[in-house]
Amino acid sequence: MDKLIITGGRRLDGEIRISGAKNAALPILAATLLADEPVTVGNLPHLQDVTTLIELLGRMGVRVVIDDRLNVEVDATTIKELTAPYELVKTMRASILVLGPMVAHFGKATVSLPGGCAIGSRPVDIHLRGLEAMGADIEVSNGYVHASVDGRLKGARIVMDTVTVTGTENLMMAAALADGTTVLENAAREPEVVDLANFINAMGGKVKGAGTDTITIEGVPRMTGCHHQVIADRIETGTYLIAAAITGGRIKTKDTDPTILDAVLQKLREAGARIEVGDTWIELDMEGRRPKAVSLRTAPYPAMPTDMQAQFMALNIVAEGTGTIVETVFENRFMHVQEMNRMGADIEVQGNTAICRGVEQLTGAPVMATDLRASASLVIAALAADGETTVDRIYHIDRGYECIEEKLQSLGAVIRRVPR
Ligand SMILES: CC(=O)N[C@H]1[C@@H](OP(=O)(O)OP(=O)(O)OC[C@H]2O[C@@H](n3ccc(=O)[nH]c3=O)[C@H](O)[C@@H]2O)O[C@H](CO)[C@@H](O)[C@@H]1O
Ligand SMILES: C=C(OP(=O)(O)O)C(=O)O
Repeated sequence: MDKLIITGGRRLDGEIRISGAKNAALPILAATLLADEPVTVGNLPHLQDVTTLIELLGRMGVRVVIDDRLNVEVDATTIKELTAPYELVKTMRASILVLGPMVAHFGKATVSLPGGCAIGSRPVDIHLRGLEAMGADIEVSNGYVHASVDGRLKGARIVMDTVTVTGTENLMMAAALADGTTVLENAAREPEVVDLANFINAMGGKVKGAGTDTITIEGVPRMTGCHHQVIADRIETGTYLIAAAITGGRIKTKDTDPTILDAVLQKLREAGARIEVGDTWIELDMEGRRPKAVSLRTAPYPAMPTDMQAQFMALNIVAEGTGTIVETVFENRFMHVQEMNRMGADIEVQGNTAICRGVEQLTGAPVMATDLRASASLVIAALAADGETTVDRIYHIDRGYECIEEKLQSLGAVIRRVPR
């Protein structure tokens, strides 16, 4: 497995381009299965998860053509195999997103259950109950979900128990080709849900209310070709802003969208950063100062994203003062704590709360990446540590960060990848 070796102590300074959002690209690629004509998707990030989803579509017989600018053309009409096998689903939980569109368009789908993962149990019961409410027969056996419907799915009113991002997305895609109108109550409001709705509408779908907690989907008989550009990755943006803040540095993130980062920018201002925004850029300047610790609580959008929790912890451990972080979305998303403490951090965990007392200086150490955002948090903590940090198992990072070492190097960080 590749490793990243980081020598801390450099103040970041410079500009980077933000990539397309992983968590928008994956549902949009799954939604290409709804169309009766080829569709093209642009601004896809060059990430392992995107490659895995394209591989999954390819395995199912879907024709996928990628051009040299990473625009992907997908033609779902060539599909032969209505199965998403375990060996692909296990490396990427978003594979469950092919379930809704496949059963809606082709009347049948067999998709491996994703199972648990490092950050928590990640159930899909809400996805399955919603599909049943739309008339699908669901059977779970031997680790697979077998879904089928006679004729078409039927519109339904579905109240989701918990706010779930992929659950909302799966049901929105299924409803797009159903007979009649579906109302999703307690829907996720994430910008990636809105981007998916815009894509469905560009294919001729009729989705209203995405971005609010009630989404209404009027089913249409068929979907047509279109071109869609994926939105910017707000989590990648937030990660680089914190990386610069941790080092007392300055950064301009370009091709991003400040309007979907309110909770993150507010906390960074509280941490003492000077932040300016334009239509498509965010500039952060710490002017050489040490950040102040911040307290936060993760929750569904528009509150603080759980996907930014580990990176804010990296900020708190080098900050002035004590910050308390409460994780309310996933039950086991503190695995970076032990690794950070090995770098000299002072973090105490009590249930779903981490009390972070900032220290003057972290020290480099060999650490292990356990999940995607935990890996990113260790890399950015290492930028502020004295000496060398080796982050092992960085395949997690390659699932979600395009060219992380090149982007950090361009900002002045000393970081290199050591291949296996
Ligand atoms: C591909 C993608 O976009 N992944 C994102 C998505 O994951 P994902 O969609 O897996 O996360 P959910 O939003 O579904 O999970 C939210 C909560 O709902 C619970 N739950 C979910 C579904 C279900 O059927 N039953 C149930 O109980 C989960 O255990 C969790 O506690 O949103 C998460 C929260 O923003 C992000 O960390 C992930 O990056
Ligand atoms: C947890 C994440 O991804 P996934 O849902 O693909 O595991 C993430 O993007 O932080």
